[in-house]
Amino acid sequence: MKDSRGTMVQTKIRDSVSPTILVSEVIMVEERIEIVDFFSKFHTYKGKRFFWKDPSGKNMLVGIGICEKIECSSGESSYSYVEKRWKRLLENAIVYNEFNHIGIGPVLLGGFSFDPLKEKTELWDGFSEAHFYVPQFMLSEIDGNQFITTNILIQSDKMEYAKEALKKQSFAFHKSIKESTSHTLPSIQKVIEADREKWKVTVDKVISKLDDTLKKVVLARASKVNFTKELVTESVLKNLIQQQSNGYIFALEAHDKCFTGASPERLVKKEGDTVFSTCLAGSISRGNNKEEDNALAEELLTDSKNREEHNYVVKMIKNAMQEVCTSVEMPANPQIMKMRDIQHLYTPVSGKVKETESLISLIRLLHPTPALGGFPRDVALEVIREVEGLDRGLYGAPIGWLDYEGNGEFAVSIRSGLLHGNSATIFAGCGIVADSDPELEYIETAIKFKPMLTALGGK
Ligand SMILES: C=C(O[C@@H]1C=C(C(=O)O)C=C[C@H]1O)C(=O)O
Repeated sequence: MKDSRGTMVQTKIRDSVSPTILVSEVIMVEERIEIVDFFSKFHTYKGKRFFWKDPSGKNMLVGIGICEKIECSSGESSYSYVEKRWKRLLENAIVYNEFNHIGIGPVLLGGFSFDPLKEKTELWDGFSEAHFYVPQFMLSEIDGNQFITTNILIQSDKMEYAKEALKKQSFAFHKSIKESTSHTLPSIQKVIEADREKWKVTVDKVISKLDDTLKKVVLARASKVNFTKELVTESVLKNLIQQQSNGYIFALEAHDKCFTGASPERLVKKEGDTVFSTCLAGSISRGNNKEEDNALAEELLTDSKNREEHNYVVKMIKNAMQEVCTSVEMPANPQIMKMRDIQHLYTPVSGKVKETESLISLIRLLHPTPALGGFPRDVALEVIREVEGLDRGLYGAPIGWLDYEGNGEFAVSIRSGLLHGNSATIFAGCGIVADSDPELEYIETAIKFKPMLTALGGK
């Protein structure tokens, strides 16, 4: 691995452990590439593509093809497994990178499932508990600059051919860039919602379980949207980008499925020793005009039930951050975050993290926050496992990227759906506290379906 930017240092190769070596090369793009177009042009790589855009639009990544998979299906140990495999892969890696930016060179793309202990259904077949890979080819747009990274694995005794192999692969990718055909969304045939009354009974059941210890449980539901023809990832992605411009837009394909969405929620971002997280909980609809919208925001800011839901998240994230940071900053009161279809109570958090912490250790510490699990975490998760009747898979879970220098960002994958053939399964949840009204919670989840439903051509 290189010792500082641009200077190559190859550490001792341990053939017995790792007979292949990751070689990565970064070049700057001179002629600007439209990032979604780039994703679409590689439609022959369907099942092996990844898309990421952060809310600022300053960090965008498109991964194409799979150079090395890091997947784990054994539940609880998946974080340490990914950490170990990633570390081992990087130990001997050779990186040709003369640019001083995050999100270029070898980058791990993917996500973890919501709850490794929840019983699995075939809905998420094809996705692992920890589902990560290093792409063969990646376009990064960072602060307006574009870079292409090419990654290859090469046998340790063939290192003299590394440069040539990189060139070959990069050439092959340039050749396989196809015209991006314009895909239109097929029409929606039917939306199949979970039984309203049955779901409300489950909300009541959760409320009855709340007590002096268990304060909040986040309950989710899914809807199935059937189409007249097969769905194409890029057409949904284009709508999400257009309609949810201030969200995290993500797409993770696996085999013939794609998990995609537009989340307002950051789990954690790490840049050097600076870390950021977000407390996001408490929701209200958008108004029909500015006045109504602001009145609703004011109502949300002063509503005790929503403030309570929000405070559990603040409490947990604050404690977790204080554990691993030398300093933590967060405002004393929540602000309003306005998304296209909904507004939320929002408290940003930042801190200086201790050297011993990695992005993966921070994910492990924070996920799931009480915004998606409940408070306290373990008891809430047990209740979700028992009553929810839904395989969340990667919904509500960490999704994002991690570069070879430890920088990266993970969002909480809400406002999302799983595309498969002619149908999409979309997910939405809400925090249940003692004061919750099942009918209002149902309506809240219906609003939270909107970003995906609209991107799918529905209402
Ligand atoms: C669970 C979801 O959203 C979460 C729950 C919220 C709430 O209960 O008010 C608000 C934002 C998210 O943290 C979802 O959108 O599916």
